[in-house]
Amino acid sequence: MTPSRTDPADGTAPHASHARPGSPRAARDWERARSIARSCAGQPLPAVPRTLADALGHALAEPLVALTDLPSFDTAAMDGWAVAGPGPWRLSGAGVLAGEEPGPLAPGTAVPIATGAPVPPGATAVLRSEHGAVDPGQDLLYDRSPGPVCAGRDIRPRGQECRSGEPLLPAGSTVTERVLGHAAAAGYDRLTVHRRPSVELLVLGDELLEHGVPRGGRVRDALGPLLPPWLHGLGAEVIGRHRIADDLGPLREAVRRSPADVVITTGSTAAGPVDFLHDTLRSVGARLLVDSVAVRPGHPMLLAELPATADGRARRLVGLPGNPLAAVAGLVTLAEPLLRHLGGHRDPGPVRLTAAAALPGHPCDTRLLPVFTAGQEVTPLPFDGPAMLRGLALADALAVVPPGGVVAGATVEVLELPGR
Ligand SMILES: Nc1nc2c(c(=O)[nH]1)N[C@H]1C(S)=C(S)[C@@H](COP(=O)(O)OP(=O)(O)OC[C@H]3O[C@@H](n4cnc5c(N)ncnc54)[C@H](O)[C@@H]3O)O[C@H]1N2
Ligand code: MOO
Repeated sequence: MTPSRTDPADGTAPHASHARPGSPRAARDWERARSIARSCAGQPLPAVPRTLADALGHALAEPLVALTDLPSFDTAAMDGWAVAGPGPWRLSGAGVLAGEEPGPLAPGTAVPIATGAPVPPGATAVLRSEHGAVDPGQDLLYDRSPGPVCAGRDIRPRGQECRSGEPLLPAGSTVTERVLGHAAAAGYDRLTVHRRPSVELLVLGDELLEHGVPRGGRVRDALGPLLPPWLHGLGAEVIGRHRIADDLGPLREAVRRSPADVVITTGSTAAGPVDFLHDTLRSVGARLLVDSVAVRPGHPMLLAELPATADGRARRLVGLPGNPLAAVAGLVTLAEPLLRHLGGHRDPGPVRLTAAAALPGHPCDTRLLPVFTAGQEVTPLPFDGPAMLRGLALADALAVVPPGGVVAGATVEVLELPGR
């Protein structure tokens, strides 16, 4: 099959300024391109069991439901004494530590207790160690606290946080470090999560250096180091990263043979003398879903459906432009929605902040502008050219600037960057 030259998804009219040289294709509206990337994922990848340690970064395939009441017993919230009824109290017993199961406490008595220990049956409150005074004979405890020790004071009652069976987190939640802690506290050893989408990264460009200072007309490969950790943070499993020579044969073989759910290429999206991506897609029988997006930088980005694997697994390809900031634009526009949807992650919805200063726009395309945020405000950063990473390295978000720009004080959508 040859890459489609008509618009398979919505029939948007061609727009000459965005078409590749010699191509009648229209650039996609930015929002529409993202929605195609999301919907082309179809169903999220299948659910798999994972130990807690291996579940980090996956999305929950089922709601997280409490396996127990939390806390699962009435718990001392402070070091001191468990007391039964009003004081003074006669001291009884050696004390209760966390992890023990105490016997009952008779009315009018008290027992030393440590934070986290189960409160003895019959205890009505915990008196903090700094609020109690024991008489010199060591058997009567007096209350010296500022107010009366009302029932339940400094006891965390069973089920205060949740009841057994109560839903804690919905399916689609990303398993963060915080979720791992919560799941362990709620009694989980394993979680049912969606499989991570596998990604193979193909870095194109014979001019790229992997070490040292740029020299001899060549540049350092900035995307080889930038993309794998970013993709991992999006929930992908990066199964390979390869440099591919600027030649049709090696690129075609690498794309044809890749077992990854998503192949990501960098460079070669335009129509230069050694830009072989479109020819490659045509020759492997790919179907272009997005071929150019009305966004700056990054407009030559593309998304294609590749022929399935021998065992019938769907494969997609995201072509990121070679200019590094343009590649990041392609990553957040096409790769992120595709990978998040394949991995079963819930869409958190747009974040909107206020422009502290005017955000310059492109006359007719969306612009993705590196910004830094302070409170509810965003400020644009300099060095935002397509070949530059200086502004991005300082940024904590990309502002989605509509055509024509945004005036100071107006709201603007932002895409939060990893590591902010
Ligand atoms: N006649 C036209 N030429 C170009 C157009 C156009 O519409 N008409 N679009 C320009 C835009 S916009 C972009 S973006 C680039 C996209 O080019 P490619 O995706 O084909 O990328 P390359 O040509 O391979 O490289 C472009 C540029 O980026 C540097 N590069 C590539 N890979 C890396 C990397 N991993 N790390 C750092 N830098 C990289 C490469 O050396 C080039 O300087 O096309 C424009 N041309
Ligand atoms: O879209 Mo290109 O990204 O401006 O250099």
